[in-house]
Amino acid sequence: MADDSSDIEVIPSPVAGPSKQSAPYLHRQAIGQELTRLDAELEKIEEDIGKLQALAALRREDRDKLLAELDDLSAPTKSKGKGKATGGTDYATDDFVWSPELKSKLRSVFKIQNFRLCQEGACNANVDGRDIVCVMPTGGGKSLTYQLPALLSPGVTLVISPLLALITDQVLHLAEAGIAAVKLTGGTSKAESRDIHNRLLAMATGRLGNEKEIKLCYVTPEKIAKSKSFLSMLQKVVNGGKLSRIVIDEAHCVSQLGHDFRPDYQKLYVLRQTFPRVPIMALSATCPPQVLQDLLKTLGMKPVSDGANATVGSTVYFSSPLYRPNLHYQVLPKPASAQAAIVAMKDYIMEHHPRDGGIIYCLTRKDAERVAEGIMKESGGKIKTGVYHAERRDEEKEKLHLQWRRGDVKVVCATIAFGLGIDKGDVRFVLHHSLPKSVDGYYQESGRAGRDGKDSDCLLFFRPADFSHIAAMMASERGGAAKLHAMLDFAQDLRECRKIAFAKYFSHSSQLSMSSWTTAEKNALAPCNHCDNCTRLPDSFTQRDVTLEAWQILRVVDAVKATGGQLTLAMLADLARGAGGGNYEVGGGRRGKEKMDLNLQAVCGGKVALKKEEVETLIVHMLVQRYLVEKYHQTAYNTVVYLGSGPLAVSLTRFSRDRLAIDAHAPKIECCFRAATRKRKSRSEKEGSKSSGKRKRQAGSSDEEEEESDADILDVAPEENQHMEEVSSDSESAAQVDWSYSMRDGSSKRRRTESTLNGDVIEID
Ligand SMILES: Nc1ncnc2c1ncn2[C@@H]1O[C@H](COP(=O)(O)OP(=O)(O)OP(=O)(O)O)[C@@H](O)[C@H]1O
Repeated sequence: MADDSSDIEVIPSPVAGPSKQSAPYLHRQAIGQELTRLDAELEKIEEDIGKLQALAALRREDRDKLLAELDDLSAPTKSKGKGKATGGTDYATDDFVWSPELKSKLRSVFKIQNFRLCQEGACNANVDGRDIVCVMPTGGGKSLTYQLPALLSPGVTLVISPLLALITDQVLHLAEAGIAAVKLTGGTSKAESRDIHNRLLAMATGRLGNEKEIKLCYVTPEKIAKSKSFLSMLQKVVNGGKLSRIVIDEAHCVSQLGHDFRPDYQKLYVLRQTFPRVPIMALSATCPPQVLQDLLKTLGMKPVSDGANATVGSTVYFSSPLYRPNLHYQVLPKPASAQAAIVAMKDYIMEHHPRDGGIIYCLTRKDAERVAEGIMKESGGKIKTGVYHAERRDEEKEKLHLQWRRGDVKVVCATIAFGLGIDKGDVRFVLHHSLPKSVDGYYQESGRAGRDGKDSDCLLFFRPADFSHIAAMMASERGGAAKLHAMLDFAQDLRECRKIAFAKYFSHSSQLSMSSWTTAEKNALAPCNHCDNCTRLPDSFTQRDVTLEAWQILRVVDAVKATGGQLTLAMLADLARGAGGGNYEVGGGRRGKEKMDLNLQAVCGGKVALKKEEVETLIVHMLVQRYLVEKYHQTAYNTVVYLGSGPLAVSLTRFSRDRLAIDAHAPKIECCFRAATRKRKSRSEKEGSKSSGKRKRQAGSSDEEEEESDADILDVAPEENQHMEEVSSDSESAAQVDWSYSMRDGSSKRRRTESTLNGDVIEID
């Protein structure tokens, strides 16, 4: 084009027109000459345009031929691996011409013997230059699907990844394997950044030998969205034919319909627009159908076809099962006092994972700090802990990350800011100190355990009373209550296999196909046989008809509302059980608060005959079932979550107490409660077996072993509960006395604690 245009002869315009002072006939002559010149010039330009148009048509033909050739190449680059019925390409084979090299680099560079499901197919499609969407669970091994092909392709693979920690981790990991990987993030120094730019430009102009090429360049999405100079440098790399592919990690962040939308991700549409011929690979752990469609549209990718039968011109789609059989899920009752909860976690780690690395997820930064300090102290410094949350400085985060990878720090106590894509394969346990805000979050966070495929434990410490705190934190989140209810339902469920619970949740909430949970060995609805619920002994819990108790609770809620009072979960549980003498507070504001007496006998025929934990469990169950609802109240300092009658309440309260049991139209409410037992083994008895709790309780384990079920962790004897009830009932103040208990601790130290109505726990012993 440039050459052709240089033929164009541009006739200079006359510098000055004829003088107006000249005789008119001279002036007319001059104009005539000028017109002749312009006519000649226009004729020449038109001739040139014609030539250029002919040239453009020729170039278009060349381009179309090359495109057709490229499409043809997609299929026959392999020696076998013929497509299935429709003649598409089956990428899930090892019959491609590059397959031997792929396998050899897998072993020599990554020290991995065999591909996991989907990995080989995704690698093949990558080497073949296809657009790809790859959905694999957390820890499924997504990174390999672009890192390995990067070594087989000339040029650099650009990786867009959301988190600094993730990028640092990946670059570190690749450097250890001897792969030239760099990062360009906000934290990269100017000198380093200049050096990387220079190296990339040298690659673009062919001044850098192949062996010195940067193979992977990691950037954050902000770099693409905000740095024009980076895009212009990238254009040069593309023009030099040295950008082999663009990888977008956590690609679901592109879509507003997903759970983790990030505005900078949406600006990634610019990549396809600017570099239309560079293949794009989108990676994600969860990508429901509508998010997938949104993602394809935003990133300018074509509709998908299956990786085992990929049609020409489509985006090749891979997904592997979301079920990870090496993760063993358990929900454990969380002791009431903050200190006892820490001791329970410390005991668990010391007993089951004394030398392993793990994560403890906490709800708040303060919790993470407190838990880390407590675990260090309680273990006498044996469990080295670190703290990670959003407010820690970047250097501190990076340092902790390194220490954790090396094993100098064993346990990271963290908020959810920690973990997205963290590449530490041998995380043997993930404990949740508090209930996660959603099942999606729980799946992701717990999924950071056992990424190397080995057995690992996912323990959730749960007590219904934690609800108020978490609900208050989620008050402003759209759809937050529904997400929390699903999580509460999961945590309180003592019967359904955890794998099935996940499968049902995701198929319902994200329309993810049930088949996402099917593996070669098990179909989606087959129980895992190793989670707490699959291995739970029948007598470790009871399922009871609690219709009357639910009715009483709703009557209490209505009675308190009628006097202008409001109740939190803890207050409602106490009041319904007659604790604190049936007192509750009403009013507020200028009038100040005053105490009211609730005559339980008159309101609902007496006290609710359940233990404290049971009433709390039932209240949560009623929330999930919509007999109760949250009422958020914003004070100057915080959000308080009160409970009110839910939409289903009237279906129960319209009956009198007497008619409840006999009227066929009255709903029946059932609830599962953990059975309390005093039976526990001494520490020395337990030392014999170091395997984790869930494996002890697998079908076929001995009776004696099976006695060590969740129930014994509760370890509150009925007499003690009785005592507890008496103490709390006798209490004069609004505060109530509670007993906390430690888990799996032979000495079974009990502490007397006072827990105030707002849920704060004060040690008084
Ligand atoms: N084929 C394999 N065989 C054994 N280990 C593997 C294999 N592929 C990957 N791994 C290991 O599995 C772990 C998880 O891999 P990777 O970080 O790629 O997971 P991921 O899918 O990106 O997870 P996340 O979504 O959390 O980022 C890593 O330690 C990796 O080395």
